[in-house]
Amino acid sequence: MKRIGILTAGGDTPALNATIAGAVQRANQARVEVFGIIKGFSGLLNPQVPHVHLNPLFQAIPELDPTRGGTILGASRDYVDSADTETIGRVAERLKQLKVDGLVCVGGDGTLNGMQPLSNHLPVVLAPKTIDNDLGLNYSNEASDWYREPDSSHPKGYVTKKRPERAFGLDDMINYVTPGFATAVYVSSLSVQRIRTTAESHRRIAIIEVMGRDCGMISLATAYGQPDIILVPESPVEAGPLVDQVHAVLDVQKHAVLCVSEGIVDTQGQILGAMSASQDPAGNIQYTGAAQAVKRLLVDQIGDAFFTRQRRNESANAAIFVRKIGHTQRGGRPILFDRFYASQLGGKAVELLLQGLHNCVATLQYRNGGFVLDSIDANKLRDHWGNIHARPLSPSFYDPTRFQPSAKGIEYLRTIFNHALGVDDIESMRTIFDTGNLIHPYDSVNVDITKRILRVDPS
Ligand SMILES: Nc1ncnc2c1ncn2[C@@H]1O[C@H](COP(=O)(O)OP(=O)(O)OP(=O)(O)O)[C@@H](O)[C@H]1O
Ligand SMILES: O=P(O)(O)OC[C@H]1O[C@](O)(CO)[C@@H](O)[C@@H]1O
Repeated sequence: MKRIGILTAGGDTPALNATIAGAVQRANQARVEVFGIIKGFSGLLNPQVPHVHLNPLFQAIPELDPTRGGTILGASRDYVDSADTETIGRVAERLKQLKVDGLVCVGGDGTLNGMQPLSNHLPVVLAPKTIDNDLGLNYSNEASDWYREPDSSHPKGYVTKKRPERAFGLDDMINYVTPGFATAVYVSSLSVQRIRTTAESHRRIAIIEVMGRDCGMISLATAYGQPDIILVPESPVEAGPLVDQVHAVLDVQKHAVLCVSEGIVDTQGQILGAMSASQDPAGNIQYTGAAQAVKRLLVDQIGDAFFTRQRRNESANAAIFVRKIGHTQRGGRPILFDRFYASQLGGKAVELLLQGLHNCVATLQYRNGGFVLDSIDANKLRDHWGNIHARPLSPSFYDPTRFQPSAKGIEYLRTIFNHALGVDDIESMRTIFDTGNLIHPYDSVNVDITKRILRVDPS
């Protein structure tokens, strides 16, 4: 293998540059050139295939800094339809023109689906990423636990469901944790701590919404910020027990902090947050109002009188506020755990290509109390119909009666977060009050990368 391509697809994470840097470092050792494709699959759909030579003379370009969040290659959610064989053929032709012998896609479950049709044309591997921590399996045969149930009211004529999960140990998890997750949790936990004191001072109820689509991993792990109540999509919201728990917390501490996943559902399985059914190009529903929906529920059920009687606030509406952490949790400097394992997985992905492996995923496994790199055939992640599902938060990680991580959930989180922060993560905070920040505008890496972008002649 003389030259490989690499692209970053789906939502960005703080650890993408670390993954690219790890891939480039391994490629340098093997004297393999690395071409970075601009903006994920979108770059391949562009006849000029904008790309950057990431390791001229087998040295990483200086813009490739593993401590910088985001991706110097850019990312997108542009869709490559596997049924559109003509477009796929054109993409394959372009990759041939680039003289690329293999492709590393850095992404999540969606990217793995997008990568599949390309696998008929060249060797492809996936280096995992996603803040959602939903790429992988809780146990090895989990993918085959998805089944289709006939449903004439559904346009497809069926609904996809999953059998109850099987018992598993932490060592059984395939792709234990994805780069990007730890930094997102660091940000969400700090946010909860910060909002806490203002809710406390004003005797209010704060409802904080975190990302994660249909997976409650970020919400669960935000337990590090000590929210009083955690809601996850895998455990439908029941109004009665929730309101009781809020009252119990208010009785003791006069305020409450809730952390809710954007994808939480009601007892009918309806998404609370899908106020608008808008979709991104990848077909993912964009969740917009989970925290708002919980606020409405609490306003209705607790009522104004409770707050006025206690002289805490003039109304339930004023007493309860919502905050969405949003893209803050997806941006900025990655913490040590993400930097290290992202670059290890980037290196592993290149290694897999060099070993002649194809259509597989580099994975991070937890074995004998530590992390090891491994890989899995991408097909092992597919259900009987070839689809890849987001890994759900295991119900065994969450205690719905306490609205907190279960003992097993705590065990899982400790393995990741015990040593997730490095000393230089703390040191980097010192730069925020640099007077230079007041004088100089932000120096975007895109300016320098644009000067390096190469294009092929489509004619
Ligand atoms: N079934 C599919 N077929 C072809 N392409 C797909 C498919 N699903 C997703 N893709 C493409 O893969 C890319 C990434 O998908 P998506 O936006 O779902 O992110 P992801 O890889 O799951 O990561 P994250 O969840 O962190 O954003 C997008 O460009 C999307 O269009
Ligand atoms: O950046 P966008 O397109 O709004 O996507 C947000 C989504 O992407 C993710 O950050 C990663 O999948 C989700 O947690 C979130 O729902």
